[in-house]
Amino acid sequence: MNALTVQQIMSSRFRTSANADGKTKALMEGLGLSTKANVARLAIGRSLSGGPLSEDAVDAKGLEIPATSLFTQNDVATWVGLLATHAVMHGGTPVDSMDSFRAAIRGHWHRGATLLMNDWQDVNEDYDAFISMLLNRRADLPATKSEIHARPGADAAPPAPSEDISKQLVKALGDIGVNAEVKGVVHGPRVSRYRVLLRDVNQLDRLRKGLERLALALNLQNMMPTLGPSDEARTVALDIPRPRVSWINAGRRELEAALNSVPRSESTLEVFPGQGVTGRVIHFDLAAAPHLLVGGATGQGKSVCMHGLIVSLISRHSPDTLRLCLIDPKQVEFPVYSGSKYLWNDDVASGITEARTAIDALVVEMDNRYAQMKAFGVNNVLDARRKAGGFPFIVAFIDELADLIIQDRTVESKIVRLAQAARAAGIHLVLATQRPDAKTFSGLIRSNIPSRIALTVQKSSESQIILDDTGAQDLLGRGDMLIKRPGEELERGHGFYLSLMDVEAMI
Ligand SMILES: Nc1ncnc2c1ncn2[C@@H]1O[C@H](COP(=O)(O)OP(=O)(O)OP(=O)(O)O)[C@@H](O)[C@H]1O
Repeated sequence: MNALTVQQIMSSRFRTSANADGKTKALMEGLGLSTKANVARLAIGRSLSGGPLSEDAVDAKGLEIPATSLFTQNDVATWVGLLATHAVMHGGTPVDSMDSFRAAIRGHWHRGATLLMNDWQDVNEDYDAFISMLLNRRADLPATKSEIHARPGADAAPPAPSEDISKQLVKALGDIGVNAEVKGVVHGPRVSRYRVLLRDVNQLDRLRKGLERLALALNLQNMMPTLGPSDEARTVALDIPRPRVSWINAGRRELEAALNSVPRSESTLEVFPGQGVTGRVIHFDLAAAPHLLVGGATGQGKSVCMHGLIVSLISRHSPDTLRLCLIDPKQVEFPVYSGSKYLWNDDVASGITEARTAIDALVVEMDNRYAQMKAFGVNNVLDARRKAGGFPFIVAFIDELADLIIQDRTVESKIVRLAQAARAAGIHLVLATQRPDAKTFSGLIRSNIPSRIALTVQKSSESQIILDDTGAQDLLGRGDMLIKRPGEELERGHGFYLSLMDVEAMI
């Protein structure tokens, strides 16, 4: 090992960043492990399965631990080999000296602790599910994750044979009286899509009515298969949810790749809510939407979804072309953006009174813009921007609109006015609610907000309010969503998962 000897390593001490040190301690306690070194080893291993380390400096402010608790005489050479190989494969700093070895440990431990913490939270801090997830991820890595995410625009990821249940499916279909053949399968992030050839078209009705019994026959627990069209005769696409341990959640890295895969434009408001069933990136222009309603029961991923939309917008615009009007009646959703230079009127509108004032200000801004546009002889914001400069898009994210409307019914008519007329003035609305009901989301609001994202809801009637269709009651939670856009088929997606730390880093 030339400058790096086993003896030198084993007599040293190692540390990571203060942030990763905190997470290591929290994981140690959560997992019931006896030392931080146990978590550090897991974290380094977890990070080694990823791509290049970020070039951002990692502070060395965590508490030191001795090498003898991190490595043994027998395995230290393996660790050096793994770190050195990772550096070579991903163009990192060569691991050939004590300093570079220390830096590699620090960096991988730092990144791995965040990844492990996300995994831990993703399984709701359930020990068994966490362990299965780690094992499963190891088994799946080469076959699925890299394939799906390396090609975010790809239509399909290659099948992972271990997850193929074609044979059980044919049998279960037989059990419900449907005679069919499986012609192919695509394993997406959470759901596997089977192409099923029906013996004759009359089987379709039987299959549609038998989905609940099919779920039972396949032991899908409380998850529901869904049926969609396919482009071949007599063939349907049957989406079968997989157990949570084999989900491949897409996070910041995948969102960044998605953002980079679509050319930047300051005349659109491209948003990237997630990946489709087969792993394809879903994105659309919010300016054309032109307003969006995001609804779902509490804890199903609404906040994460909103952050994903905001980050998508910020990453593709400067404050000259985009301002955010963040309205946060409950004062919990948007503090992370306070101080951002993208804020319209320089602040998050927190609390009910400020929320009302902000909505009034949006109406005034819309009217002013119309007057100015008339004076310039233009009828849309992009022409006004070209002619006179200024006129950034304003995207208003209004959290818990239902609470606002209940407290003040006049809010409803202002929202309807904005929804009807604000688009040409470059003002777009994203309304969020965890209580979709007909009283607060009247037909008038809904008919003026044609685009919708439904996260999991409890009842089909709530799905009906958000989407004008059922289906969201059968979603899988954790950012699973149905997306409805004017003139498009309802599309299922799985949201990008961003922690608040990711959001902070990205903005
Ligand atoms: N896209 C996602 N992928 C994986 N897990 C997710 C995703 N979105 C959310 N989750 C998980 O669900 C949890 C709850 O998400 P979130 O805070 O967004 O819910 P919410 O609907 O906003 O809840 P509330 O209404 O109570 O604020 C997250 O902490 C995370 O563990």
